[in-house]
Amino acid sequence: MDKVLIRGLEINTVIGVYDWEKTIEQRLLVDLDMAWDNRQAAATDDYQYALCYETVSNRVIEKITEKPIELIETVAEMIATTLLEEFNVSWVKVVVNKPGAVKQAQSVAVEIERSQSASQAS
Ligand SMILES: Nc1nc2c(c(=O)[nH]1)N=C([C@H](O)[C@@H](O)CO)CN2
Repeated sequence: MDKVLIRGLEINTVIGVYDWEKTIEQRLLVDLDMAWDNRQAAATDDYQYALCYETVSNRVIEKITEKPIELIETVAEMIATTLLEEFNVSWVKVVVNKPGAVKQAQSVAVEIERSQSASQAS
């Protein structure tokens, strides 16, 4: 399966469950694996057939910084939904790292995979 990947997308936003977290911005690092058939873009060397990683990155940042969020699980789900609905990717893996969350850990993260057929499932 072809994919377009984004690694370490930095999002500074209001994120967290505790009161003190609701008054500051914290850094999230997001990794995205998006299923995309790259053959037509490669064969034609034409941008219109590519899944633009820059457009995706900008939209994800815009979406996640719109309002405060408590859980990184919510961030992951919002990103997956955006990619499935707005960019029509058939499958996506989203990893959301919150590197500052646990002092003793390099990072903590959640990982989800979603696809078009499963996007409406509970
Ligand atoms: N599974 C999760 N556990 C926790 C989260 C979270 O988003 N998902 N968040 C917090 C706090 O906001 C924490 O990051 C403060 O350091 C705790 N556990």
